[in-house]
Amino acid sequence: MASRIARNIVKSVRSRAQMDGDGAKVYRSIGTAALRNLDPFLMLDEFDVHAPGGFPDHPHRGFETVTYMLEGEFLHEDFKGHKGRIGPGDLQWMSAARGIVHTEIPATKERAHGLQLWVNLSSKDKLAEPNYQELPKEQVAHVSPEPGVDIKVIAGSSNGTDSQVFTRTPTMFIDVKMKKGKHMEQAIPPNYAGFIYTIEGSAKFGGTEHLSEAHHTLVLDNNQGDFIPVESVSDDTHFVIIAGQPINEPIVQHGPFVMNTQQEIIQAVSDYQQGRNGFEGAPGWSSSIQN
Ligand SMILES: Nc1ccc(F)c(C(=O)c2c[nH]c3ncc(Cl)cc23)c1F
Ligand SMILES: [Fe+3]
Repeated sequence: MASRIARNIVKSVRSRAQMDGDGAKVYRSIGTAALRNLDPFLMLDEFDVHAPGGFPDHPHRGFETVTYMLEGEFLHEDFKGHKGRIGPGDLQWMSAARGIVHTEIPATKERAHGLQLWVNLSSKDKLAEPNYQELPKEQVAHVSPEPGVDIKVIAGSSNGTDSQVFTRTPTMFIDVKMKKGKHMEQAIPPNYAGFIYTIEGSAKFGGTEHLSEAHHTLVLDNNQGDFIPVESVSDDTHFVIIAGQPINEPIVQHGPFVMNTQQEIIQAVSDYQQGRNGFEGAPGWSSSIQN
């Protein structure tokens, strides 16, 4: 059996709160100048928003948005009438692909707190039909390797438990809560790039036992290692580990449009404005949900 090598941490970045959308506070992990595109990931936001704020009518093309609610509830509605609610622990894996226009807003006056990850799509998938995988909390796989270690398997596998989510761009995504002084390990496929984002508490990660605290991102060494060891340092430690197979294609991004060439971006903006090639119905559409 090949020897197991712990992944090390090569970079640590603290996110500062910033405003985005309509009055929404976000801690941006991936997607800032310090952490531009960790292929295949384009953005990770920890959002914290109260009505009437939110993310009103906006488009997406060329990638997937993964919305995982930690506290509170969101309502969402798209330009083809697909609508619903995302409550605590629920997951929406939306493959926007050729085009989605939607609204994402808090459902109540209470705080809506969660994560949104943007996963890039390879050129062969960028103009596919949009697709939703929507899992209520009860259908999100979970495993507790020992008391005081609770893992939600949002995508991929962890400690012998598999998510049911299909990932066009191979991705693993786990949400972990640990009591103080507990240990866990997460297998990371050797060719995956990845990172850890800490939501609350502190823990030591990797072969070099790198300490992370709330709103910190730790980038994994890409070159070697097939697992991440973790030791929690505080009670109520809460973090996510996200890793995926790099796509290794050019990235040209214009806000919510992510393609491979400037010409494809010009085409995306034109299609959105003209209502063509997947954006049929977009011109003049506005969401009916309000908060
Ligand atoms: N400025 C800008 C431009 C384009 C966008 F798509 C968005 C946007 O919708 C979001 C960006 N972070 C998010 N976190 C959570 C949720 Cl539910 C949505 C977003 C945005 F804010
Ligand atoms: Fe969106």
